[in-house]
Amino acid sequence: MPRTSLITYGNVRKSFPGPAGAATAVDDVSFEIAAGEFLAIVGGSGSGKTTLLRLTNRLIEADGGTIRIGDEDVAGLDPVALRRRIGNVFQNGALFPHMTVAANIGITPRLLDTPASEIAARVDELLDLVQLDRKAYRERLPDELSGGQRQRVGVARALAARPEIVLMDEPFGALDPLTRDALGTDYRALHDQLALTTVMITHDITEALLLADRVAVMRGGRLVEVGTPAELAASREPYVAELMTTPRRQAARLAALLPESGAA
Ligand SMILES: Nc1ncnc2c1ncn2[C@@H]1O[C@H](COP(=O)(O)OP(=O)(O)OP(=O)(O)O)[C@@H](O)[C@H]1O
Repeated sequence: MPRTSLITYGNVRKSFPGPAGAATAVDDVSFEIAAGEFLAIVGGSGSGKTTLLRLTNRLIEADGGTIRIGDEDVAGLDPVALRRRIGNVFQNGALFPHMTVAANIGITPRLLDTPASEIAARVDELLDLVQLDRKAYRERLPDELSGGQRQRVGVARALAARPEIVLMDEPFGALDPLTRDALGTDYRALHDQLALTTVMITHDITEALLLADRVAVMRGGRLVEVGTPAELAASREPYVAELMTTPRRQAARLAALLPESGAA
């Protein structure tokens, strides 16, 4: 890969205590994410996707291995420094319900002691970026927004401190298909425009293939494969081949159902 690596996972391991002893959630995972890359993580429920993200921003600590951002080990970074470098987008926006849109978006700059006038200007800039009308939305509360609008605010909040990395955990999972598609496409454009490095968990392999530069496939805590959509399509790994069955079948059926433009 020509680009430099920004996030490097080296033999990362994490177990949680369980009723039958320690259960391994992330099992010896090693791979690199390049600066500017959009990486999707897919895998079944309980395959370790969220645990890997939470290890990356140090919401939890690894039992073994290293995670580096640039040439720094995250274990040696303080949480404030990490918060500057990494923005997080959660399912349903995870907005604070009693706080306005502006207060939600400004929360990280406020924690970083940014002056109030600067925060207000930044909030407006971010509302423009995620295509929400400043005047109409700044003072609304989260329950006065649609799911898609809430998620746009969630993206704006994640970008508020100008992070270089954005971690997204099923960001568009709870949205209807049209809104989901629009938000995914808009976010991908933002990723490119701001030269972000994005790691997005999704259960939807089709979404992963359409949005990401590369897709990491996890199963039982292990990284089964990581590659471009074309590389995954050519994979002989049985689980990856199985995952690719649905998008392949859908693509074939759609191609048969929809006449090519101009052919009708
Ligand atoms: N705090 C915790 N305490 C105990 N076990 C945990 C904890 N967090 C995760 N686990 C376990 O670790 C494993 C991996 O969980 P994780 O949430 O990373 O999976 P996931 O792939 O993100 O799943 P999903 O797609 O359902 O969100 C699961 O078996 C889960 O039960």
